[in-house]
Amino acid sequence: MRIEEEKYLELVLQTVHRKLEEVQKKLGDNARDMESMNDYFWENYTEFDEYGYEMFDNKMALKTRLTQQEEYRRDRKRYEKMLDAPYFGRVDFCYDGDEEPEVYYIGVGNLTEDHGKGAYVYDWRAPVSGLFYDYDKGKASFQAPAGIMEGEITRKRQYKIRDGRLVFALETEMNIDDEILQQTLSENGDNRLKSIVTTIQKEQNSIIRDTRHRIMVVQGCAGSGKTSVALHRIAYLLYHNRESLQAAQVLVLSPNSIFGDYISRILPELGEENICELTLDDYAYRELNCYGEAEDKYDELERVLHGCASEEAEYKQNKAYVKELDLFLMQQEWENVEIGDFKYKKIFCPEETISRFFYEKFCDVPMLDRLEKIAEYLIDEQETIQGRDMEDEERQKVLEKINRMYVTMDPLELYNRFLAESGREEQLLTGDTIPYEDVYPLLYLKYSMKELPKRRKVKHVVIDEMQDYSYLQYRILQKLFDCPMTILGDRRQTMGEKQSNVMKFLPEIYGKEIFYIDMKKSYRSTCEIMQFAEQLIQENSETEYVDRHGELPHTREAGSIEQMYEMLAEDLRDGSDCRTQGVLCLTQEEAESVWSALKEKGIEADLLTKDSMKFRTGISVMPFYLAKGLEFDAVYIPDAQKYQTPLEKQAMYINVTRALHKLKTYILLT
Ligand SMILES: Nc1ncnc2c1ncn2[C@@H]1O[C@H](COP(=O)(O)OP(=O)(O)OP(=O)(O)O)[C@@H](O)[C@H]1O
Repeated sequence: MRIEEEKYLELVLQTVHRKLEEVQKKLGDNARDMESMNDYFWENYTEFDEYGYEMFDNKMALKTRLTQQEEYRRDRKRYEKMLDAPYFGRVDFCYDGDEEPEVYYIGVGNLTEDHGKGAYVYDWRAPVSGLFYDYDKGKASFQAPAGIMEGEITRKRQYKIRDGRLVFALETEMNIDDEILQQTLSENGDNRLKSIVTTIQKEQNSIIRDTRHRIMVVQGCAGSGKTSVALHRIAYLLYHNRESLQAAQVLVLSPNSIFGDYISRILPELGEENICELTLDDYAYRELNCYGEAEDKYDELERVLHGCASEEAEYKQNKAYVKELDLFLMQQEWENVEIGDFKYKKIFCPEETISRFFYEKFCDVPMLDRLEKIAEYLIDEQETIQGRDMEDEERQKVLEKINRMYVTMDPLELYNRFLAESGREEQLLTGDTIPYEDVYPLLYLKYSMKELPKRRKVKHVVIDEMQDYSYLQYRILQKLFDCPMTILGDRRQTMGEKQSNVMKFLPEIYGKEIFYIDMKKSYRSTCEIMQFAEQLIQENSETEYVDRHGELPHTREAGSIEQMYEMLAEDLRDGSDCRTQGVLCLTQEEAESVWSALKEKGIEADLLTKDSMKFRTGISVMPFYLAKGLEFDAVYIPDAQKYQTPLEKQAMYINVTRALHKLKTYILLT
């Protein structure tokens, strides 16, 4: 088998080399053509036809060349990657009615002969590649463009190829051999999340390849591959919808910028461009900065951790508060307008007609856009009578005049009115800082009163850490995006006093379009670490883990804080063979103290704060909430005795489940 496989690898690599040369030549030729087109333009543009046809043709031709150049570059990147490892799997599939099986090699990209029939290598996202992930040997089928193809898998192989050399070829019965998975998982981690194409599991594959459901909600235990799956799903969707979906049209709502940096490698590794990544708090900050400086969720969380959160803060994110706001908004339809006769030069409209327009004809238009709509109607009428268009300046004056019928058009003033009328006078916003508890209510009010520009550019939204978004935030997201969504998270990792189960309210917001999946298998940590994590949560767990073993988690007891830091420094020095080591604390203040103490002991570490943008290899010190979504070869948790309240216990669970191979906790005995 080895000789046969080595021969095939050689053939494939030769083809890749040839393709690389070809594409290199095409890139050069195309660049030269573009240069001459450019020269031609500058030499002749003064003589182009007066209607601009030649100019237009020239521009279009140049644009086509540029797109082509982009495609060639992408191909070059793909071939270069293929020189290292052109494929990782093979399935031999005998179609029903055929005598001989077809052989399919699966890799990170397609490799075809230009006019040949089959391909040397099929992209992992191609329809036929589903066979590799979904089936063991035996009866199987896949969805091809021409319909469902039935048959039998007669052989499956997995390969490890490095630097163009075959390390091993493994005949396997099962869908993905467990040994290869275990070997992949036992490697050291990195400061960037990696692609998992070679070992995608069946349940993960069903999420990646799902195109039927508009709103996909994935609840998955820690380390179940939610983030990986979401990003592979995007790569899959980009591959199959090249014409209608571009990377720039996909938005990931991530918990913080560090996480954004952490996930930035996968898509380029899969041959796709990176997607837009944003935190909802950043978005809210930008939308509200004309009213004051909006706090973010970490400001609120630190208050909770220091025991000084207001009781109302949580209530203000819930359905009951949204109902209060909705009621207030309904009242404002009457209280925020003073309708009278409208007169501007020759335009006249009596009060009763404006009232009728406002409360009947245009009642579906958001309240603060409605008078403008009426003005446009009146302007249209006037233009028809006069038989000419109204000047822009005049038009503006009509709009300004009619808008004076509103008592106020300022959302902040309206929100303050709401606070005052609902008996919350002491919570009025002054315009300096907007407390976190009021950020989203204010945004909700703003978006309920004015038509918001639909983010038409965004065609798919991924929401990671779904449990950390409130009912109110989902209502706002629903107003902002009406595109398909992939929403994922883990209720056990909620950053709140109670676990949040978004499925309690998402069906009410998104209706029947939701498809819910529960992922129960965890891949990140060793069994020993996962068992330790499970003990922290008092509920019956159905979590399964990959059978991978390592050091038992170790709890060390210190008599003084100095001794605890000494132990920590000692363990960090011992762990210097790890690529990433995380010292995870409860609060930012504690992270700063630990970091300073380590610095004094000569340990170089990165201190991460909520404003950090990068996650590097080496030692990182941070509060638990910034470690969400990340992972480290080794995790160290100082002051473990402090994690007592339900929120703190969830924080401990988050910290513990960040560890891939090694976990140490430190208890300070008082
Ligand atoms: N099929 C797989 N093959 C190899 N590695 C995998 C697979 N699935 C997940 N992993 C690995 O498991 C780890 C956890 O994955 P990921 O971060 O996507 O999980 P998660 O569910 O988002 O985790 P959490 O909620 O705890 O942040 C990563 O190192 C990822 O590469």
